[in-house]
Amino acid sequence: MAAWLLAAGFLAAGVYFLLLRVCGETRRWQQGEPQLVKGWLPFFGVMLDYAKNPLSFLRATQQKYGDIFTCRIAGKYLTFITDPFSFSVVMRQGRNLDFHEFAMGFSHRVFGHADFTTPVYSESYDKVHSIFTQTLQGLPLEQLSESMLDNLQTVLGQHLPSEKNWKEEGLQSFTSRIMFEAGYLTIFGRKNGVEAGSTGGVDTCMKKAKQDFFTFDRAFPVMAAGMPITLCIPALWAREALAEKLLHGELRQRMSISDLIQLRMNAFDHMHLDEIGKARTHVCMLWASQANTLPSAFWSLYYTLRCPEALAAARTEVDKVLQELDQPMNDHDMPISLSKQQLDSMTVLESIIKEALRLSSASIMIRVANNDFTLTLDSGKTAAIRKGDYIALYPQLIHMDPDIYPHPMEFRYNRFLDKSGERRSQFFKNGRQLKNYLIPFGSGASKCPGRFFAMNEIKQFLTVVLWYYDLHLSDPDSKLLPDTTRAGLGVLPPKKDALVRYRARADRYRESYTEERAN
Ligand code: HEM
Repeated sequence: MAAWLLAAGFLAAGVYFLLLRVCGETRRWQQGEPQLVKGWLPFFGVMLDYAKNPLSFLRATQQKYGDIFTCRIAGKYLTFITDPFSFSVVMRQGRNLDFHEFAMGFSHRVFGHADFTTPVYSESYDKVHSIFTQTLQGLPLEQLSESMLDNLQTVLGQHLPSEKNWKEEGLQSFTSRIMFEAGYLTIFGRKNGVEAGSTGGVDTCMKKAKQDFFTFDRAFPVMAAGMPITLCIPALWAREALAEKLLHGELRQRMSISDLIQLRMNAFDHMHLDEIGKARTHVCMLWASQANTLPSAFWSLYYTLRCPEALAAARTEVDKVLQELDQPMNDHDMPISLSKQQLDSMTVLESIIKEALRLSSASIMIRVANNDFTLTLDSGKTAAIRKGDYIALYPQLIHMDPDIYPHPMEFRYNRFLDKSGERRSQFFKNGRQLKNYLIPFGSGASKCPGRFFAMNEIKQFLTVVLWYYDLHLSDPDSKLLPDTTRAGLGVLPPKKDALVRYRARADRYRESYTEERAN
């Protein structure tokens, strides 16, 4: 035993000193470069301080060194730009700063599909990329959203409780159950000849897919930190189980597949990838379409339920739009349909979702320098950037800035509405209007192509839930916090779940419900 411990000790010391030698102890600050923040840990640099709380770390470093500084984090050099007016300056640097190679390299490593940056694939992959704009905007977006609303109601219909008995469930589990299944069916269609949720078999398949999705997703922070997926065995198995269900042979047996997936299938069939490689690209699409949407839907509903004014305003808007549709107030059996105009008119729900995204999204936008070049910030200050360095923008610095959003930690459902209830899009810092004031979907070349669909599906989710259910938090005073261990990866999930009580909404119950809540 002692011999083993001694050997392990020597090995650890050996690896550590090797890292010291190999991993860039030699970098020195040069004239014109941003302040270099190396931290005291060789190789890891400021990783621990950064990982503990990226927002506090960046704020403190910004106070010390100003709007641009370079941090050593796990052997990499990240230059953070913290001035919101300089965000668009970075986005305009397409020639010097690359997004694609970095994102694709990460995707290849985590999802195990082909490396689409290699010359064999890169030209055809540009065509695959253009499928996003073809299928997630305009008329195809309307069709996709219609399909989502149908699926939401099908899924809700499977478990609709009675009007008299309250059910209790974790809000996160409630949201994920409904949104995961409806989202999956919308993007990948449903099994031929079988209605969604109509048999136990489909239900079990969906539960398994959801379980696999979460097992895989839970490993994301460590994989993003560089851990190979082969060392995260449960995540690897879960990814492969998801891929098996998304083999082209399986997908061809499904009905109502979205144009997004159908066109991607055709494109990948022409690229001569192996079957499992194609399926893994669909796992990647599944993750992109769900990983941020599920927590966003959760926070939107959670904050609405915690804030009586938000709930009242949201219900009024939902009832008004559905009454305009001649949806009888007492007929909750009749399926709802919402046109693009009606979805666009739901400005209260939109403001709630934006405010929930402002409070919960913690993504990082990274670009890699293709060349040595000089970056000129909005203030006119210049910084010499080295080839291979990472440029990083952290939108939470804007989202939580009290100059832009007074009392930034508070949920204010109407923050994104003006006095007449229209969308508000003017936000200021130091008296200057900001272009980038809310960036949960990224910006520039890498901006999320699914953002319009995401906003629609969360609006639809809130609409159907508020229309079909009476619901309230079991403990309305408990305050949930986001899980910051996922900072940098998008919308943060809650640290723990909150119980919600719900039953079918019937207007004759509404009065007693209001009284009950008032007491
Ligand atoms: C609230 C929900 C969502 C949020 C907050 C979100 C956020 C993001 C962010 C931050 C990025 C990276 C942007 C960057 O690095 O600059 C991204 C990329 C992406 N998102 Fe979303 N997303 C959401 C929903 C969706 C949905 C529903 C879909 C698909 C239907 C989707 C598809 C994608 C794809 C394919 C990319 C990669 C784009 C590329 O490679 O150029 N997202 N998303």
